[in-house]
Amino acid sequence: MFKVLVSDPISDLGIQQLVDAQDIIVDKQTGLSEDELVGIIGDYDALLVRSQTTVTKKIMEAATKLKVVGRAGVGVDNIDLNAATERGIIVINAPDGNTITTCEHTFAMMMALARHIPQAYAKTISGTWDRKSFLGVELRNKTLGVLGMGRIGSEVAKRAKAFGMEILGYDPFLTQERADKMGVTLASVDEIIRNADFMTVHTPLTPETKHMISTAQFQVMKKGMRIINCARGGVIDETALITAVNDGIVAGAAFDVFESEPPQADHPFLSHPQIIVTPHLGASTIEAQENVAIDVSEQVLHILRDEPFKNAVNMPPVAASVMNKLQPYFSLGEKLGSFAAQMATQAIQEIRIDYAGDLSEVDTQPLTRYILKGILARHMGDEANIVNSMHLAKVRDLNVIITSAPSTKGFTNLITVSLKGQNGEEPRVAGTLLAGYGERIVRINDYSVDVLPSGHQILISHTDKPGIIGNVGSLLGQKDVNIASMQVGRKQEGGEAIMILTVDKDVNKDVLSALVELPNLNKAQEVVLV
Ligand SMILES: NC(=O)C1=CN([C@@H]2O[C@H](COP(=O)(O)OP(=O)(O)OC[C@H]3O[C@@H](n4cnc5c(N)ncnc54)[C@H](O)[C@@H]3O)[C@@H](O)[C@H]2O)C=CC1
Ligand SMILES: O=C(O)CCC(=O)C(=O)O
Repeated sequence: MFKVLVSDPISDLGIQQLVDAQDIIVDKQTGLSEDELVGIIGDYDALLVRSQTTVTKKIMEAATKLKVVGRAGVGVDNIDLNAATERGIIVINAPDGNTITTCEHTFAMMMALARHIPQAYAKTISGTWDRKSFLGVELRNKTLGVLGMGRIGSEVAKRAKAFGMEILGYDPFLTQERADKMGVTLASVDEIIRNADFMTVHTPLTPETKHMISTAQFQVMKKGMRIINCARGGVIDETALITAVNDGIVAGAAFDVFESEPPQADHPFLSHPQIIVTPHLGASTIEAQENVAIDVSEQVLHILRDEPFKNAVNMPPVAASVMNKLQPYFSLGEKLGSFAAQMATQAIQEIRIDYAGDLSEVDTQPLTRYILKGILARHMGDEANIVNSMHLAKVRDLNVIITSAPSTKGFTNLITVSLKGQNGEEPRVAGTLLAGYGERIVRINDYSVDVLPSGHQILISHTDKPGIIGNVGSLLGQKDVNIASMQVGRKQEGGEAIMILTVDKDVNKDVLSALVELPNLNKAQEVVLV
């Protein structure tokens, strides 16, 4: 049974699939302090948040069972991603569900700004019929600058076209082709700042975007421009903005987000007649809240059930086409990593993974994560997983070498995992996915084999002499160890050889010690693959 904690108000309809799942218990506890969360998080396998809960390192450290933090929304600036990655906790978000809603809020803000709607409303309901103070401007024929042309910025641009606006867009990943398709003129930040009548930001808050609009930018802006922030507080410098409004550069500003939320009661935005504000309502519609909760719940279920999932923000994104191709190899890759690590008797210094055949045509990074997990889990257990395996290898200064080659010596695909031990030991294992037969180990060190990578195996190094197979069989029989299958590999008659036996149960140390007492038997190791 998995336990899921919902610590922010999240749509009931959206999380219904979690509530209905037979293997999930959902607890809703909102408004918890950091210490309260630290006190209970150890019981939970998943945590679902919106933007109110700040998921700190301290919380992650207490989260001994936590596999996933699900953010019902886009921005993950309330989650310590580094701490999550270090602990192997997957962080997922719901990037698509609130795009339209936030875009529409941006438009609502732009129109409210152009026509002074909040100010006029307040005055009218206070009993003053004032038509002179609220002369507005049209959007038609105005230039709209959009900084950040991702999901929301692009939707804003689309709607602005319908209002007859000219659009200047900047985004480090905006191509000429996409800009042309949207009818947006590609521009630099400087060109946008100098020419926009209205400007809206739709970037995440990063070290690069923090205060990207500040005093220097306000000083060269068109006098009387209007500016909107429905992205993240801090992209526009709040102090510099107040000065720009007071200096007559900015005619009006509309902010849904603040550098610190909620803002202090004496925050200058809250009393400025030319600044309108909303309390981070960008994503607050019934539709968006259902969408993001459904999306995030679906992925949390997949993660808890060890099924393929998407929208992880602390792992690089993988194209669906690449994922489809790699997914069948994940289990084989992890087993090869685990097999090689169990063969190693010395501290590992270097890991080498050679991809060949079909696998040389795709970005194998996600598969590498599984192989590294298989290797590291040998000593680190559940602490190593596909989120942190690369990070763990890096912080341990393990040299990871990845190669890729089209030829496979007869297989359509081949993965070879080689480890370099401290004193020169080099265990090596190779596997393939055979059409119609599934996973196979086809090479152990220099020996060709054909072994199903599953269950309990005994790996024996011996000298190829008559009687050895019989001796091993008799000894295992005496010790009540049933042999399911056996493979022998040798390079030449009478030389060094290996034997790999699949047995029906755990083999204890006594059995392994007895095996190495047999004549011509050099080494016996147990390898367990689950
Ligand atoms: N007010 C609210 O309630 C909501 C706010 N948001 C916020 O809106 C922002 C945008 O969301 P989406 O469009 O869904 O994200 P997105 O990831 O689709 O788009 C963000 C874009 O910003 C661009 N970008 C990054 N650095 C930049 C820079 N220095 N200059 C120009 N562009 C840059 C990226 O290339 C990307 O295309 C996020 O910060 C998100 O958290 C999202 C939903 C609701
Ligand atoms: O949960 C919310 O309402 C905040 C939405 C938001 O800011 C986001 O999705 O980035």
